[in-house]
Amino acid sequence: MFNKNEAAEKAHLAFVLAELRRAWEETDERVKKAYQSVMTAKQYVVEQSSEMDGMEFAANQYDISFAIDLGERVVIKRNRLAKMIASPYFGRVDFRDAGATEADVWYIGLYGFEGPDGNELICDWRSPVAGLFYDYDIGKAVYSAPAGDVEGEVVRKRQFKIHNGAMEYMIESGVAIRDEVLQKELSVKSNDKMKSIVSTIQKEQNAIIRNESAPVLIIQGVAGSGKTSVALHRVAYLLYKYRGTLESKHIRILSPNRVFADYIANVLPELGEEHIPETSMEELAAAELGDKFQFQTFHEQVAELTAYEDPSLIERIRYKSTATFVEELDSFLRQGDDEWFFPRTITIGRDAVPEAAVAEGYEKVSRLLPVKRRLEKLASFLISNTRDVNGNKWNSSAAAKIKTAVRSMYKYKDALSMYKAFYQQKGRQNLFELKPNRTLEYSDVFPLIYIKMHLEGVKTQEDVKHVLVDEMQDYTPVQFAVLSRWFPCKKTILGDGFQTVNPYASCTLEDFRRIFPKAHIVELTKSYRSTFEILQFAQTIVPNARIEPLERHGDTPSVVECRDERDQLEMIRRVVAEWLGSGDQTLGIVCKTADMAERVYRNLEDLSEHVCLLDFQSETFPAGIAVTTAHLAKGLEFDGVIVPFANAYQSELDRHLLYVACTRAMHRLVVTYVGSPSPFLLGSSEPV
Ligand SMILES: Nc1ncnc2c1ncn2[C@@H]1O[C@H](COP(=O)(O)OP(=O)(O)OP(=O)(O)O)[C@@H](O)[C@H]1O
Repeated sequence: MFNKNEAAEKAHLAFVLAELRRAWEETDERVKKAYQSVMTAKQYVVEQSSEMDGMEFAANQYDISFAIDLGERVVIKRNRLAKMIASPYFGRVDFRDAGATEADVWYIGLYGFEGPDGNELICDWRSPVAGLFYDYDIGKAVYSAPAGDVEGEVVRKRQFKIHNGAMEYMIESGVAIRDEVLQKELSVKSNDKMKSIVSTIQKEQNAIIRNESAPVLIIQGVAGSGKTSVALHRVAYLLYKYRGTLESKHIRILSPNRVFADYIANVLPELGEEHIPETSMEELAAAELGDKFQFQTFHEQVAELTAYEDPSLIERIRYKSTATFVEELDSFLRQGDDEWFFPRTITIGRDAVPEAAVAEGYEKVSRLLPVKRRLEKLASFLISNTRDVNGNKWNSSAAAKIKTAVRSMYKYKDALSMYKAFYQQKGRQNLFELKPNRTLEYSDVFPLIYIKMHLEGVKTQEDVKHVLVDEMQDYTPVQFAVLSRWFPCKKTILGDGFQTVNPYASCTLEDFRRIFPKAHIVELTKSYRSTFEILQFAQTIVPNARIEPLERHGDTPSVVECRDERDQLEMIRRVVAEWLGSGDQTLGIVCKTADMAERVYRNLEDLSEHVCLLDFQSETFPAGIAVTTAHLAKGLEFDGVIVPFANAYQSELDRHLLYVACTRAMHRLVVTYVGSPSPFLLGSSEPV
């Protein structure tokens, strides 16, 4: 079918919709039948259960759950068809194979759909041919099909906005995903959750989504460049491409906190995929350390620094935040392999295992094994290869004594004493401090786990085949080293060095190159979230010459001086009251500290039921007005943002927090302060 104009496209849309409705009706019938068969089977069990033996009962239960599974799948299909009836496709690309006279026409949508004759009426956005839509303008093009590369020419591209089954607009497009459509999408008010971007994925984003070769893909992208969106679309793409071997349960998302996890939770279901299990570094660390240790969380560390930038705390954090630190740990552990095992003769009554046999056995055991496993192997080796004075094999009590003796020959019994020894050896005991109640500082949690892995081995998560790590700038090299051992699978790691909430503990690109020498590193420099004016304002706080703002204009951010705190809180109330009538969905009031957020919240809570305080105990990202901290707001976005107490941002750490706060705004930004504003708002590059 070859449509030349809007009328023809409308006719084509009517045809596709009729096919979709027919498919929906068929599927609806199947849902009804599936429901009926489950009910009949259940009724049969209820009525006949007294007559059934155990086997028969179990067989019937199995049949019921099988019928339910089947029914659920048909319901999913019906829901998908309903979505397609509302918006079946968003793009069209006409591609003429090299040597062919006529072009094939492909319509691209969220899901694929075949007509009754097996014709592909809509292609899934992840299909090979759909790549043409994102990657090429009119002219020569190539796409990778399962049978190999297909060369040819894109002869036409169109973009559509179809809403509730009606075509809102159609754009004849020569340029890959025209700015016009993108602008329309970006100027839409946010809702409370992140949404999919399938219809306007940009070429450089598509390359990341479809990258299948990178064992580790590192995405360094400026604020609002779509890193999180792209990474989630990449997951959906991989699930599509490797269907049958890769399922959502094989993927893990490492989220910085629960609110963020909730914020992104809708994207994959919207793309037709199941929810992906999420976890966090703290959750993984707690599972590894069990109840032996308490530890400070990342947000507690940042809160501690935000309250007072203790130079000795900063020194401790900084020291443990480089790739060199991991290398030093490695060489300490390697050195220990030679120096911490003290062989001696094992005496068992009149019998003995000579020191030389113990030393020889230790040399034979592989150094690649964790220490505890090595000692077990050594003990087994000695038990099998040595004899008592009569030449007899060791009995079980002697064997147990050999095991205990071998264990006692190793200098360190636990990871903590080994870790402390690391600092002693360097003469830098000041770099390790336990908090009250034997609580570890956050910067010690992962070095300690790294050493524990050397001592006890790694609990590898073999079932996980791909890990997605967001906000990479907040992880240190030793965290990545630990993460790679837990998850020795492919990884997508994304973040922005400019948005670190703890500049003393983050990873540089150079660190990444050292930790993941085979990683592909890609950069996203176009920023989509904020208006040109907001981005320009944020650039005075943390200048980044690589940011390319989009030409989407809005109000200039306002910086409002207030007489005192009372005046400032009143000012915020006025802005919020005005916002309540604006039709915007989300407003973020992003403060430097939790205490400031609490004060603002108390002053607003009577204003509307839609005001809520977001803290590290919060589980969900709400629509309405969220009062929170910059640390927690990381990764989120709001139609409008108010940044109160802008006088409080003074240090280097504060500069990054202020930048994060301001770059959360899509359309509007208001900054308030009392006294003198932060030096960073004046474009000063130096903290005072
Ligand atoms: N190709 C695109 N089409 C439409 N919207 C896009 C596109 N790329 C990004 N966006 C939008 O830009 C905003 C920012 O995206 P996202 O949160 O994924 O960026 P990010 O780089 O992770 O941001 P940050 O690091 O600042 O938290 C979102 O509203 C997203 O929908």
